[in-house]
Amino acid sequence: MAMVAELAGVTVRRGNAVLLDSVELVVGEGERWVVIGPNGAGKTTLIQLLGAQLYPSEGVVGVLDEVIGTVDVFELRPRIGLSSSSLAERIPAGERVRDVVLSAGYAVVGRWREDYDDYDMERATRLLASLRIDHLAERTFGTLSEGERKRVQIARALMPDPELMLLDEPASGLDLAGREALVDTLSQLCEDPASPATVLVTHHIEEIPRGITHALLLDAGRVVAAGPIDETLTDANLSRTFGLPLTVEHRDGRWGARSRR
Ligand SMILES: Nc1ncnc2c1ncn2[C@@H]1O[C@H](COP(=O)(O)OP(=O)(O)OP(=O)(O)O)[C@@H](O)[C@H]1O
Repeated sequence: MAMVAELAGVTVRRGNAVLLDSVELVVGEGERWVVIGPNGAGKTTLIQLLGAQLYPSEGVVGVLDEVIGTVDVFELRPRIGLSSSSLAERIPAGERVRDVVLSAGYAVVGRWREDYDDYDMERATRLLASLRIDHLAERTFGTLSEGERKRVQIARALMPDPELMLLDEPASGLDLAGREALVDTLSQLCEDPASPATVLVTHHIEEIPRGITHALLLDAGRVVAAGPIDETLTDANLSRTFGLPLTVEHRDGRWGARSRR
């Protein structure tokens, strides 16, 4: 199977802090990974490495047949779809939703002087429709609800027809109905064989969409367990990851966990 991303012996340090410690990961074509771990585990740092936004202190990060550090990241980034709160914070409040999505083709935030052709326009319209937000195309980003913003970010991540999609906590901050609606949408994406390889980060296993094939459990920068989700998301592994006894449930394609105390 072709490799989409690989981390080999990757450590990230900031001062005395070790954000990621000797991490190994191989994401193959067609795989959909979820990265789970408590606050501060290093999940966002991992996504930043895969998104060519950060260099490792040690080890090798390979993404789409390129090695980070030896490649022009401005050529690589448009091949990667990224949705994260730090990217969303950089979107100007006055930017029209259609332009938020269109500008992803250039991996820039904020429309400036790029030329968009009919194909780009049609693709943006199609993506907004598939995420059920086509009625918001002319609204400004700053006027949207949290759930609507999350959908715009996913449409933006898909715009460049990426070979790798990275979703950092796509359902955070949503109410129950908003979360369930978004998990349904993400499930459709993950179950679609035409979708790119995906790495999705969450704290909550209830937010894992159907169609996720693999899981990486992280704690304090270290990999607790990684592999096919059915073998990896076990009571023992999740309990080690979060440091308390947990029982994992898997029903109708969705996951849940509760404390055994
Ligand atoms: N520049 C820095 N200097 C020191 N520590 C840092 C720096 N940046 C991040 N950290 C620490 O690295 C750890 C990992 O951060 P990261 O954002 O990757 O975790 P996370 O798993 O995404 O957390 P959360 O679930 O809370 O978003 C955290 O403890 C954070 O405080």
